[in-house]
Amino acid sequence: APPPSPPSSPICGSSGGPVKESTPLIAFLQRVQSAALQTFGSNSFDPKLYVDLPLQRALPAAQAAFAALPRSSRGGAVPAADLNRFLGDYFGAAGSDMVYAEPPDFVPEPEGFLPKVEHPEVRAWALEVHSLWRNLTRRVADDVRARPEMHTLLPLPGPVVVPGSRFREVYYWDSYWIIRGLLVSKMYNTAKCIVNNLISLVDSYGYVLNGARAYYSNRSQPPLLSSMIMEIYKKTGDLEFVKKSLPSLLKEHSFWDSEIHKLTIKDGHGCNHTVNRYYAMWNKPRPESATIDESFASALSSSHDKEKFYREVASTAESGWDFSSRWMSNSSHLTTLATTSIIPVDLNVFILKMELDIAFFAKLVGDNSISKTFLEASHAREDSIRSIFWNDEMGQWLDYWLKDSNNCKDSHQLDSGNQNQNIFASNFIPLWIGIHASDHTIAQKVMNSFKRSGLLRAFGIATSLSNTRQQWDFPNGWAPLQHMIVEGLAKSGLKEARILAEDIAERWIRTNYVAYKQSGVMHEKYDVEACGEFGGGGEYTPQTT
Ligand SMILES: OC[C@H]1O[C@H](O[C@H]2O[C@H](CO)[C@@H](O)[C@H](O)[C@H]2O)[C@H](O)[C@@H](O)[C@@H]1O
Repeated sequence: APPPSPPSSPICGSSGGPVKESTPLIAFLQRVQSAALQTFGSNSFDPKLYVDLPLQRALPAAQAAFAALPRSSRGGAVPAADLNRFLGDYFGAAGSDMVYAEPPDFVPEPEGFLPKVEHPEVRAWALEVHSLWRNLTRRVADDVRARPEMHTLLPLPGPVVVPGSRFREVYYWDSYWIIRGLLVSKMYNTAKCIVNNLISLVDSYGYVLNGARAYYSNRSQPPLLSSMIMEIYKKTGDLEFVKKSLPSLLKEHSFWDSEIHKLTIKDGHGCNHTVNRYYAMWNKPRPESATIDESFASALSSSHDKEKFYREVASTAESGWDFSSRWMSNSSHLTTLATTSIIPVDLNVFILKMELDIAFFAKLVGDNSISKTFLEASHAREDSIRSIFWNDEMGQWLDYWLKDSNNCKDSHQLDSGNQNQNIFASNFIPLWIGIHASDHTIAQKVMNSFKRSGLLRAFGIATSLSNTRQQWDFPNGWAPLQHMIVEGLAKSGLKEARILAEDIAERWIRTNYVAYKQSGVMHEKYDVEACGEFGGGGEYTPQTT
């Protein structure tokens, strides 16, 4: 089914809204990026590489040398030898400002590691994967702290774990699953260090950035900080850690619960429901992908339309699902992204989880008043999730599209026709926090709906049913989505759902194992139709660890 149409008239929420200031270094690196594309061509070109380059000489000197480079008469392209010499003279290698750090709590085989995994080959593989922590743990080089203006990398206080390959910095929502893995590896201190780094971002910016780079400061990512702290607390019982983290969680909650991210939908009974959306503070090309964004925007005629498109692109990056037909009114055209007009199921579930976690932590540290406030907020949000997203006929929770002509209005009228009935893995994310668990009829309905949805394939859960060549679409499967649905099914209280959860986990692990045996690496996404095949599509080469 086509998704509901987004508003057709200009919407202030997309063309207007806040825009974060950029830095002179980012602006300059973007010009270098553009020259590099013209010089080296688009084959294997990764625009992110250029905005990750650390300066080695002062910016004015680098700018003067860049301006003096010979250029072709058609402008832009520089002879490759000259550009390479310039890059070598003025910059360090991308990633050289993030240095390897030996995680102090790493041991080759932790005591009590995966006690149920007995098969010798599978166990050997699990230990190899465990040893990847040593390659992925990094800290910022001293120069980043000493001369921050020379780096787009942000000076974090402690060691972090990076996703790997082109992702040379810490990422927000990735860190939740990294921490789940670290806890399995009994690396509790490294897990706490990651949280402390993210908290330092909340202290400086008021929210956790998409990633720890200056060019990611205009947006966040799916808010899972409280979930990280909860998992660490469950394993360590460290109350002091919870106490120190709580003020940052409150600060993060107010970031999501204010202005751009929040709006109200009034239902047929006159009840107001507060819901949240992704909304970046940016209306220009993303620096890490500027050449790509500009090329898409060239199909748009007015500067207003371009700015609107750029805000939609950055807001989609905030969702973590960049990119997917989920956010597009026409799945063949990226320029139809309408993320700021969509109220996403998963974001609202993550914020509900944040509220429940804060209520729990506040009670733990003896602040009953905060606990009560957040418990009440969580009840209201549960009610909103039921009213806005739940579709009883389908047995799924569906994204809600704002169709009014003005998506920055404070209040909108509920219209059930605005639910997007297309099937995405996100329609089942409420399972993860057990929304359904107290009601077996709902649990059964959701499980049946999931089994019929077409998402479950031979080697895992597909992200959607549309093959658009976007990376968050069919046939790609992503580990976070497998994990949340498997964990949700397992705790639904139904025996059949538990068996299904084990079956899905097995399908996923099998393809991960076969791919690892074939390629020697773990992949960020897999093709859920073919055993051992990694995923594709999207704007960058598939990444490995
Ligand atoms: O460089 C393009 C985009 O890359 C990131 O997104 C993808 O990788 C992230 C790190 O693993 C992951 O969190 C995200 O879900 C992926 O889609 C980045 O987060 C984007 O902001 C960036 O524009």
